[in-house]
Amino acid sequence: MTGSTVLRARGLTRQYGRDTGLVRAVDEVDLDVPTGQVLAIMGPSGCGKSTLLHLLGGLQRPTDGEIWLADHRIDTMSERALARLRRQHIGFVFQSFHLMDELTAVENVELAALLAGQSPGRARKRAMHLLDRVGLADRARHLPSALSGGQRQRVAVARALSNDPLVVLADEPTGNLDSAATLEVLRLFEELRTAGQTLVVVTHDARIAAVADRVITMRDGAFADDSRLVNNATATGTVYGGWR
Ligand SMILES: Nc1ncnc2c1ncn2[C@@H]1O[C@H](COP(=O)(O)OP(=O)(O)OP(=O)(O)O)[C@@H](O)[C@H]1O
Repeated sequence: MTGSTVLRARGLTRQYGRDTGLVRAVDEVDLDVPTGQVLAIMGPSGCGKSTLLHLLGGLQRPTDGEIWLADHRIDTMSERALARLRRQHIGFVFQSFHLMDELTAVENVELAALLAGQSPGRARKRAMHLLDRVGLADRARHLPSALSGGQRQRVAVARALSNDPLVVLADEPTGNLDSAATLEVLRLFEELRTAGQTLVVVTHDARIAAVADRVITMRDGAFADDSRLVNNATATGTVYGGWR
């Protein structure tokens, strides 16, 4: 279920440090992510996965290169415009959830919808709808501290969807979860994929990668491998078809 390019990078480069201690965390990367694609980015620790994801989401600035989200060129955008674009068009999921501890599950999702510019009535309705979609309608009024890790991450996914994002960017979303909770998130990602949600996920977990349409393996800041699944994968059930 892929179409036009929603995320595009050209010559994307991010250096850290200066002179002698220079690290090219992302090194002249070109990337096109079509609408509806689920892309997994893998590779050894320190190869540049998180830095790439942060650049794509406008959380960090590149040293060089261009990034486009749909028609928006983000590498040259002002901080203010970039913050608005993130709120309105990108969903983020982080390893450590980043939920607001003092807000209930529904309030966490609702706040993101409000910040994206939705009216209070619509934001509450959408938050409830999304919590239902991630199977947590009955936990809507619980604080994050009263939820399991898997449930917290599902709230975080609901929050990431609150602005009906062009793309969801997930950084090690199962990194803090046990096997059962990982499975909950996997099922959710499979549903997102079926729904045509564009998703870029950095992961060390081969089960997450098996849900993806495409797996890029990075090494030393560059793409060492870029493979697409021929048939649909369902990591929680069906055996998938193979690679091309
Ligand atoms: N703020 C920083 N300052 C200096 N170097 C950094 C900084 N952030 C990352 N790096 C370096 O950039 C390289 C890529 O780091 P990055 O976190 O993107 O890798 P990663 O593949 O996501 O690693 P991991 O799987 O361990 O999270 C590494 O060599 C890292 O040490």
